[in-house]
Amino acid sequence: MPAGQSEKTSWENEIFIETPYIRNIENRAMMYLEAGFPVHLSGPSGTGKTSLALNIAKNMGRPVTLIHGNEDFSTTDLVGGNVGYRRKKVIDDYINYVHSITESLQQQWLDGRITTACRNGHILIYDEFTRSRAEVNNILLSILEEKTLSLPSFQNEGQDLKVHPQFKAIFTSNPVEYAGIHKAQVALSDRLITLELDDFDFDSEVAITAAKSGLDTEVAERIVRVMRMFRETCGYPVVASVRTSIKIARVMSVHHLSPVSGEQTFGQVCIDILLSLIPGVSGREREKLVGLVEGIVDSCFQH
Ligand SMILES: Nc1ncnc2c1ncn2[C@@H]1O[C@H](COP(=O)(O)OP(=O)(O)OP(=O)(O)O)[C@@H](O)[C@H]1O
Repeated sequence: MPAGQSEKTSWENEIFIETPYIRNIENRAMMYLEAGFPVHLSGPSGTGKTSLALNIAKNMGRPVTLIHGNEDFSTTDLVGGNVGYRRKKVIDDYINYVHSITESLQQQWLDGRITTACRNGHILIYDEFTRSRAEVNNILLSILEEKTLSLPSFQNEGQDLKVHPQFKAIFTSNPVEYAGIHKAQVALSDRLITLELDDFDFDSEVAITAAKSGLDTEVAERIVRVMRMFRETCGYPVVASVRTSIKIARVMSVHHLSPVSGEQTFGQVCIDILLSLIPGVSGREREKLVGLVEGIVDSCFQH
């Protein structure tokens, strides 16, 4: 790698599609971040929250610290902690007939990811932050309001760490009805500007599906129609998002499947991927859903 050029992380090379719908949310988020407020992108799975957060950070040109919320996180995981002791040995031979050795043990501190971000002015992306327990996330309150982070006294001699002026934070979260999601504490929500994301509009979904699979826009459009019709008519509260359309499109693209009605493998791929959204369905009910998908595929791929 040439000197001075840093290696890009995989997400920096990801294609990011900007349609009027996406640009609108992105511009609002950047407006709030630039004014010094943390932004919270909230919405169902697959509505593009993480991709958007990463792209905003890329646009802002600052290093990124990415954390994925986790039930098992402790404050130490986020802030840092003591990772053991360092032995320090001082040998004093200054006067040749006096040989003195002083040994001491010093606690060794390792910054957690939030501390690193605060210290160095990174953009913190705390993805799915409500998967972490509320008491763990309490550490964020003083960071966001007073711009200070309290570290254990042996690390900073009793002083709070002043948050770097370029530090910014973007949070994402799924609806509280999802398994493993905690309700965000009011004090934290109160410090964030929340933008509610819903399913993409049709044009954005088609553009993303085409870009992520390499298929033509026309084929991507049909796949998105299949996914949407299934979502609307299956009778189950499925979380069918652009992620579902991308899966179908990628399988088609990789295996050069023909997007025409009666193409059996393609029909089977749609059945497998769409019915995966409703686990545990069997017997008659499953047959009914298989028939539904076949009908939808036929109607969307007639030509
Ligand atoms: N603007 C975009 N450009 C290109 N791809 C996108 C864009 N937005 C979303 N995607 C793709 O759509 C899929 C879902 O997006 P993403 O993971 O960002 O959603 P999410 O809302 O964070 O989902 P979850 O809540 O499940 O984590 C991913 O494959 C992502 O790469």
